[in-house]
Amino acid sequence: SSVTSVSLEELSSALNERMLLMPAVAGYKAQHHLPVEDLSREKVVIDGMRQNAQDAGLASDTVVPFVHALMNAGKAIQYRCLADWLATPQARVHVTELADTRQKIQQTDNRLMTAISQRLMAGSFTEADMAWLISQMTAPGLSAADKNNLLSALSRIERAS
Ligand SMILES: C=C(O[C@@H]1C=C(C(=O)O)C=C[C@H]1O)C(=O)O
Repeated sequence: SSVTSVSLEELSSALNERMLLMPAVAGYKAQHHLPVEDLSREKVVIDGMRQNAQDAGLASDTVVPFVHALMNAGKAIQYRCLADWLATPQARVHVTELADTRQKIQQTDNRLMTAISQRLMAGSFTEADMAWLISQMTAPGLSAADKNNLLSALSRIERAS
């Protein structure tokens, strides 16, 4: 149905937009000599996502592996950016405030939970959905394994009963 394809497109754009925000986060951290991994921020993201999931009618426990996969992919992109900037420091991006970028990340996370819940109202993800989603994950710096981990965690998300 059109609801299905609209929510799948929304899921895919929110996912890509989230990944495209990672170079700005990495650029800020490089400039301020901060590590990529920020566990206190990860706790905030997980708690926020659980709340978003619950508000969207999802079983919040089932989104946690997906959130970890999102953050792993986000960190992987950042490490790849940092590695690239060793050879071409002039290519380093962004003087964007971290708080502003994180606010944008939070908005994509909210959209993700809503779109996933909408899509699951029509039933589970199909093989065709998964193949389409993989083909649409075009943000630079994602490996095939990152994409597979994201989709396998996505397929474990359930609506609240
Ligand atoms: C994106 C960031 O970098 C890492 C990835 C996170 C994420 O994907 O949400 C959260 C915390 C960090 O470990 C960040 O610090 O905001």
